[in-house]
Amino acid sequence: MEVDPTSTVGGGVEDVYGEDRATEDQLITPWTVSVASGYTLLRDPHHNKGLAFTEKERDAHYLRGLLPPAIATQETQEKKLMHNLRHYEVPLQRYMAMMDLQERNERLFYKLLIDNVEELLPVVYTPTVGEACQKYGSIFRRPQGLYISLKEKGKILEVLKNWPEKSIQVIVVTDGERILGLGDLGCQGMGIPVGKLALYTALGGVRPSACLPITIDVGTNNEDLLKNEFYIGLRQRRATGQEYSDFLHEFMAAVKQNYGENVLIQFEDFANHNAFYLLEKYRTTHLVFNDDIQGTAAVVLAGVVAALRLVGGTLAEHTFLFFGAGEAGTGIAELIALAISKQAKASTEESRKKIWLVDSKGLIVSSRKESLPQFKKSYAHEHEPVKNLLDAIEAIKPTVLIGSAGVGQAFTQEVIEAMTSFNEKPVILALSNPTSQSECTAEQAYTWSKGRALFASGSPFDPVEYNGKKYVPGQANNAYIFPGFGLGLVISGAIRVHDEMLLAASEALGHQVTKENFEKGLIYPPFLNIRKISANIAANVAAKAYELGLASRLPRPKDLVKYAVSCMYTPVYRSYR
Ligand SMILES: NC(=O)C1=CN([C@@H]2O[C@H](COP(=O)(O)OP(=O)(O)OC[C@H]3O[C@@H](n4cnc5c(N)ncnc54)[C@H](OP(=O)(O)O)[C@@H]3O)[C@@H](O)[C@H]2O)C=CC1
Ligand SMILES: CC(=O)C(=O)O
Ligand SMILES: [Mg+2]
Repeated sequence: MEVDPTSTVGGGVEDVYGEDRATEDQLITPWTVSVASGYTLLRDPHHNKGLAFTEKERDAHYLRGLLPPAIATQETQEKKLMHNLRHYEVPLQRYMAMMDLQERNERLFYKLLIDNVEELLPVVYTPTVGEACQKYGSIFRRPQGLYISLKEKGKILEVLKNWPEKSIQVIVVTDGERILGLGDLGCQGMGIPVGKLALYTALGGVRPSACLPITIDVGTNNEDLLKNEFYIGLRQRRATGQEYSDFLHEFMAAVKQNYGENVLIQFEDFANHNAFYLLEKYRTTHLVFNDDIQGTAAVVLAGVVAALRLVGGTLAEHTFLFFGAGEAGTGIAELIALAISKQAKASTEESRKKIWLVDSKGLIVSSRKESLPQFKKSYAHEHEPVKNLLDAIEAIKPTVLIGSAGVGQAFTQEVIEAMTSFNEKPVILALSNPTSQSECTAEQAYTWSKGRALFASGSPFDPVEYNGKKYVPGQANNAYIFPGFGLGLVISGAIRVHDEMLLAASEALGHQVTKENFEKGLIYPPFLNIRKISANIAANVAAKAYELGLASRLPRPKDLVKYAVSCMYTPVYRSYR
């Protein structure tokens, strides 16, 4: 099989296989670069088409006899696989079937995911990916990303060179210490970078060969895993302090040396004691993005702004209370404060006064300031101590309540009723993942608020019928943002992430909520249109990168939405000569 190395998108994402071309008339694979044929071709997930190889291709590529005689189109294959998937009753079986498919036939995997996004997102992503990580040791078959453990100290650059793809554009990396709301899963956190990058491709159109999932293994403090005979990671407690930070520094330097200035490093599911300082330390030297802090902030700001179109009032006229003051909570708080300060032409300090946070010790107030970590300090407002969420609600009287503590069922009936007692339309977001950690279910939110809550959650819930009316909950998940955000950085060749780009992404998402969505109670557009949404986010982010002088891909394309679309990977099979 031969591939034309010149088949790249003009000025766009470099790609020797021409995979990022969106137009289907370019789907003939041309000459020059030889890749596998015969038996090896069938076992190469990037090029395998299974029964879709034509008679001519079977002759030309030594496939005769290696396949049964029938020829099936990609559509027929998709139909069969969806039929099979729907027969599995256990979500983890669906997850495993999807992972098997990804390793067998990549294009078919992405075609399924793109065409059936609302049905399959909960399979490859939250909530099922959470269970998969918990059981990763038992279900592990083949590595899907790079494992960089303390054993590789001093050799990280060599390890990166072992990865078969050289032209990497996006890395998602975790150290497994805060996997969703499930805690420290050590090396088994690998399911998260793998899942996030599958969404980069399916939702954001970044070609699969440009995506690299990485797990940094510095040990785990999860006693159950340390004792588990099937655990796949280092059997030691977590390295901390200087040892941890030196190891991470070696990693960051090696990535830049190997892939250059433009590779995006997305930090995912690090514990907050590392996440904030890593972002701060590397944001001026690398293209880094923390999805939990920054991506979540952009998605929640978009949802809140959309909700206010129904509730009324400006951001500055509302009062926000967070249950959970970690990465997600303070990340969102900071972006909301930035948005208020821009809208109301106020200082960020002044804007923060509209925002209150509750952590495991109660309301964050000034008397606690000394003992607070840096990321909470600016929210230690003057107030007497308050111990629990319900009392904080009574004291602060928020109009918007946001759950990000990873504590399932924390929004009790009393909590929702309290919010409803002084708000005509309380905005309630239960962000924690997976479903088991959600602060409340959609049904509870609508029932306890008597249908008045504007509700969205981190993991999906089915529509709810209450008093004869159907309510459709939105999914407030950073999956709306990071794929398009990353695409925007890639297509503009951005060299740094700036907070203004987060606002640009958030605004683009907010603009995609339609009147029809609002009528159903939705404050987010459905995932059905996610590729269009991602293209718009990418265009807005890229535009901001050009405006700020942070884009390196010149000249700037005139129509950035069109350009973003033209760069997006499509999973249609190509014809082999
Ligand atoms: N929907 C989405 O897109 C996203 C959802 N999330 C979800 O949000 C959750 C939190 O993530 P993240 O912010 O990164 O985690 P962190 O560990 O950074 O923060 C958790 C926060 O919750 C607080 N907390 C824990 N237990 C309690 C309790 N019993 N009562 C009150 N507060 C408590 C902690 O308090 P203390 O500081 O005192 O320890 C901390 O402030 C996870 O479930 C995650 O899945 C995260 C990112 C995106
Ligand atoms: C969605 C996500 O990033 C999280 O729950 O951590
Ligand atoms: Mg995360």
